[in-house]
Amino acid sequence: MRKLYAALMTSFNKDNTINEQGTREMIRYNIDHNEVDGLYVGGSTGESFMQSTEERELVYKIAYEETAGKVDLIAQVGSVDVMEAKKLAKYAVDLGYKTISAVPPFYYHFSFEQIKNYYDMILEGLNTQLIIYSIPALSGVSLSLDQFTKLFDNPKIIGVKYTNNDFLLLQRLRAAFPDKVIYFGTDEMLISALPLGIDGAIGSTFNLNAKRAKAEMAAFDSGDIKKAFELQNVSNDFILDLIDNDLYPSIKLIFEELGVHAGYSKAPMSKPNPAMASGAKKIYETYFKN
Ligand SMILES: CC(=O)N[C@@H]([C@@H](O)[C@H](O)[C@H](O)CO)[C@@H](O)CC(=O)C(=O)O
Repeated sequence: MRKLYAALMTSFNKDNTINEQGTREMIRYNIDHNEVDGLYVGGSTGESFMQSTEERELVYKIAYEETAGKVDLIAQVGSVDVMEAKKLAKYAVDLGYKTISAVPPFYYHFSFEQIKNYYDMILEGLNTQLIIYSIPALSGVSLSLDQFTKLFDNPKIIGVKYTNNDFLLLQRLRAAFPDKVIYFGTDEMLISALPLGIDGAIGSTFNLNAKRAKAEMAAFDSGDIKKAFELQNVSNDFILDLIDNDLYPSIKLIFEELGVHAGYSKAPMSKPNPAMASGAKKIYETYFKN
């Protein structure tokens, strides 16, 4: 069975501090309404690279408490500061997270040996499993098949969250590593990744669109390819509307329409202006209001 994870958002107050209650409400919506298989905590969608170490720890704690074992959890601990990544990894594992994930170190154009050393350092002394977070468009770090092979030599590295539109590399990875976990991360291209044998998907838009994405995976797996394409087509209308309206703040505005107090994004992400608010309301009315 393929799995669907929502990439958890963080709710912020207007003053850019974390809104604990709003974050809890989004977690609850994902469990109770979306019925996701799990949450990816502390990734891009969580606006985590703009948070302090303490804030990132607080979000892991909120997610761990609020889910209370009902869904899988993956804590993204990557940081350009390896000591912060180690601290976050230990914190998450001590809390009870079974799986961590880490974006490669970014900004300085590190060599592959340095990247491998970073993963070894994060995992050193920890009894856990790790999923590489590969998102070259944002991190600037592209890993080749040969480099994935070297990282996967470490049995604690169990797979990759693959937010990359290189489908040849995805196919090569699947063929070479049938036992590693591959979660796909470009929601609008899910349909193209399904035939390549992904184990599931992790994404921002599943915070609102999980049911349609799950139906698409089920249709595809039962051989109803036409239905799967139709569902992806509606999803893509929705996702492209969201992107046009400013992705993360708009997901939060739509959550608000649904009665979930998702709050704001953190500066320098935008706070809603009237045009964005009315755009989000229109998206809500088009895709969610019966
Ligand atoms: C940069 C970004 O937000 N990528 C999303 C996608 O879900 C993306 O938002 C979606 O496909 C719309 O483009 C995920 O791959 C990221 C993600 O899961 C995370 O780390 O939060």
